[in-house]
Amino acid sequence: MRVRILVESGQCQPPVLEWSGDQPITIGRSRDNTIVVRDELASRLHAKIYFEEDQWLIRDFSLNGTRVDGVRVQGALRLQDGQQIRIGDTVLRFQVEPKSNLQSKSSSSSATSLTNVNPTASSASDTVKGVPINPYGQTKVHPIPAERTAVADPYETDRQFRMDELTALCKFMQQAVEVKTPHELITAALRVILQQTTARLAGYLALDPDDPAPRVVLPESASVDVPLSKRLTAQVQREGKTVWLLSQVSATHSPTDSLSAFADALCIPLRASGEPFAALHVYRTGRAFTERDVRFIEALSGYLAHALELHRSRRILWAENSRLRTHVPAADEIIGSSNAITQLRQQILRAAPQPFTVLVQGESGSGKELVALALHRNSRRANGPLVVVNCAAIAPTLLEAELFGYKKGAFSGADHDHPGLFQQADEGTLFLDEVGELSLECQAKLLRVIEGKSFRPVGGTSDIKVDVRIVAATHRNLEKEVKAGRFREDLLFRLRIIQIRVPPLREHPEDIPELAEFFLARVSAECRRKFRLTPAAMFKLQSYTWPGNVRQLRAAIENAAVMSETEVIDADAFNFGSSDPPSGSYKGLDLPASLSMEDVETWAIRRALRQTGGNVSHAARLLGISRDTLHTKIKAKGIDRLALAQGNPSPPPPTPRPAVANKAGTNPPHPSS
Ligand SMILES: Nc1ncnc2c1ncn2[C@@H]1O[C@H](COP(=O)(O)OP(=O)(O)OP(=O)(O)O)[C@@H](O)[C@H]1O
Repeated sequence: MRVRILVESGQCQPPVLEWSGDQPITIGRSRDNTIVVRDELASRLHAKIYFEEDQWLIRDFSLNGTRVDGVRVQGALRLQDGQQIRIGDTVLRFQVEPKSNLQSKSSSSSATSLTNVNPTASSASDTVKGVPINPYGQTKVHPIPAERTAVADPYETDRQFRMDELTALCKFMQQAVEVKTPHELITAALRVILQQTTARLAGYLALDPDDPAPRVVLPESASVDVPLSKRLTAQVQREGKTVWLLSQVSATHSPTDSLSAFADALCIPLRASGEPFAALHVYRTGRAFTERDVRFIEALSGYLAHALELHRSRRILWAENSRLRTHVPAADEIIGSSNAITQLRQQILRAAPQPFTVLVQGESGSGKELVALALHRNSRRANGPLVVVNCAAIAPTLLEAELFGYKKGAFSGADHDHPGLFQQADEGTLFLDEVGELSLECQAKLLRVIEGKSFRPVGGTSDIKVDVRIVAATHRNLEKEVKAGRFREDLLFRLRIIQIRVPPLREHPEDIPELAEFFLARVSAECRRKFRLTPAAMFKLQSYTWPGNVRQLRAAIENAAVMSETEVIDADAFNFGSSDPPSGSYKGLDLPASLSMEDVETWAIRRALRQTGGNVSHAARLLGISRDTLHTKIKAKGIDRLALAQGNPSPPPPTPRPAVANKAGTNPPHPSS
């Protein structure tokens, strides 16, 4: 069937093209095209018009799009007689020759189908363009019996999949529901593509920059020998849509090009929403892909992308659910404005985007899990699962099975396959709290996984490889554990590529008011009451050393609020055991010698210095005065800061006359005020 394309507006060469269906018509800015469009909005290869299965189709390859009668072309669209094609400001008219001419024209076209004949070569000035260079020199030809052309309904065949294609798609959808892992899902999809399109190779490539290796390639025998084309992957990433090699007018292979062994190649982006997360490569030998092949692979890819996304969200929800079930949820936010906490936040932001393992060290209750959460949320894995495991809370005999999974029948009670925590955390973060409690056997397995090697579930026969970032935490000194032979040195080196130390609360007491208000607001919301602390209560909280750190502070506030009859919480609501003197008992306790402002001030300064280990900056913040003022007062009062820091306080000297007069508001409130 012959067609004519007329340029109605814009600059094109040639202005009129007459064509038979044996070669595609390419349109674009490149001089290699059948119709060369001089339009700034046109791409080098903008669109292709071709004849396939009894109909003329147009496919868009451009960035700015092609419109047919005002409708943007998505994938392939059937062209009908008289339709208008718009590319930027250029308008073309598509005309099919009358049926009366079909018999004679189609026979002449089949006679010349494999040669690049310009049907209107005689009028060279009008229709001078030849046929584009096909990189393989073997365009598929569709000889069209005249009688079939006349009666077939091409619109129907374009829109509908064939029965065998539908069956293959349905079979894949069924498998997608049944398979357990993304790897199985991808393998099933690639297998269907190979079977249905008789392609030579199909591969799935994750676009995660941390993981540039092909994840799955079928047939497996090719996975080592055939690299997936970096050029096609880059183009798919850039353009975000299917790249079909044969359709690219200027596609030529360099001698080293990984595609040189293939006749045609397709690369399809996989996206569920937003940016593509993977690319599907399908290569074939012998002949080029047909439009139908491309449509089929695109349909299957769309389903695969959504099924993978579902797998991923299910895993994240599962991990989140089990974390919430086994843990008192940590507050999401790291509260505090002290230098210590500001530095901690900066360290987290620097470490989070990196792919390395992080070792978080700090006392119990200081916020290590909160740090792990922040690392995960600020990393590229934020959309993946965060799986939390407290190694100290699981019996050592069960820990290996919990971490690495087990197969049905591996031990008594194993009545089903159980994916381990590593598998659950695939593409996410695994937070190993109390990593110092791992047995030496588990440490060896953990080391292998960190080194990117595979592991074998308990009772399993094959190995599993996962993509997990480890964040480990411990309150132990792991160097000492290494010396004692309880912790592997090589594992320690691997774990502490990035180290983060979480300061105990006594090192940032200036955050106590902010933390206290934060926890009070939370408990108020939960109890639907509006609790507040008296100044004395706040002072008591600030004066305590909090061996259990922020966790203890939170528990103390929650406990005081819940037990309080009124909304006002006073100092006596807090009972800190032996270090908290019962009110009224002063004998032998660290209290001011008298209630004179002078004695209270000396007492407060000594106490602040003792609490902060002699750190003048911290103590000044605690007291609410400047560092210089504190220095002056220490000197004037003859306080031995170093002795206080070492826990050997010299007795308070007799009160000297203050060298500097107290400024209003610089004294701490009296505990009993
Ligand atoms: N800076 C902080 N801001 C807000 N909440 C905090 C902060 N630090 C700790 N917390 C809270 O204290 C509690 C204990 O924190 P977390 O579980 O992170 O400590 P941890 O160091 O992991 O303790 P453990 O070693 O016992 O597991 C949590 O409720 C957490 O929300």
